[in-house]
Amino acid sequence: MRVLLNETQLLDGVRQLAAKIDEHYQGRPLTVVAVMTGSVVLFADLIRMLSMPLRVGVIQASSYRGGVKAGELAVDTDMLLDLQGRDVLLVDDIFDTGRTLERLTKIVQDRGAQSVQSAMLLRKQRTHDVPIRPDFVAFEIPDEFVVGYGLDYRDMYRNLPYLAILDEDEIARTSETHAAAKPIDPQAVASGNG
Ligand SMILES: O=P(O)(O)OC[C@H]1O[C@H](OP(=O)(O)OP(=O)(O)O)[C@H](O)[C@@H]1O
Ligand code: HPA
Repeated sequence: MRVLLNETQLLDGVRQLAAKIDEHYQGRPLTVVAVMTGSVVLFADLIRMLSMPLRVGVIQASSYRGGVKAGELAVDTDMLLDLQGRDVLLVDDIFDTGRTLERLTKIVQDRGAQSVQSAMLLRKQRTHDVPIRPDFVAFEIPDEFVVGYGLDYRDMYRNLPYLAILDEDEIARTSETHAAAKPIDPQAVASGNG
């Protein structure tokens, strides 16, 4: 694992992101929507640095289940708050293919938001699959799989306070561990044979 951005660099980046957002909205009330789960750490830091009156909501989007490549995108809007006539800012950890942001922007527009913008901690330097781009970005990063500060590989590493590149051999090793792990049989555990 190679550290790409340490704790201090991340917080400086988030501070600058907040300043750009503050400057854009000029104190107008804002509804910020966290794209779960990856944005959880960024979101907690960012909203405490913003100065305008805030409403806070969440939406869940998931397409990297168990791997480093995007699969089918599943979106859960059950916990999304009312967006009718609101200025909405989607907050996510990374813009990679761009498909998550494209889909969520459409959902927010369909809910009657007055405006939709997006803030990302990271944008990968790669060809994106969609025409849409994030409005506020803290860091441009190389096209490598990264973990930490909310970002995961197979639901691990989100709690790292820094951002790191996960090397190919570490990805392969973790994949093998998962393939070898047997699901627990609750009956065997109950009978003492588990
Ligand atoms: O630009 P894209 O290629 O669409 O990738 C970006 C999305 O991928 C990650 O979510 P993931 O699907 O891994 O779910 P998670 O937030 O639960 O980790 C990340 O948090 C973004 O939401
Ligand atoms: O590089 C990444 N790391 C973790 N999650 C991701 N989701 C999209 N790209 C990435």
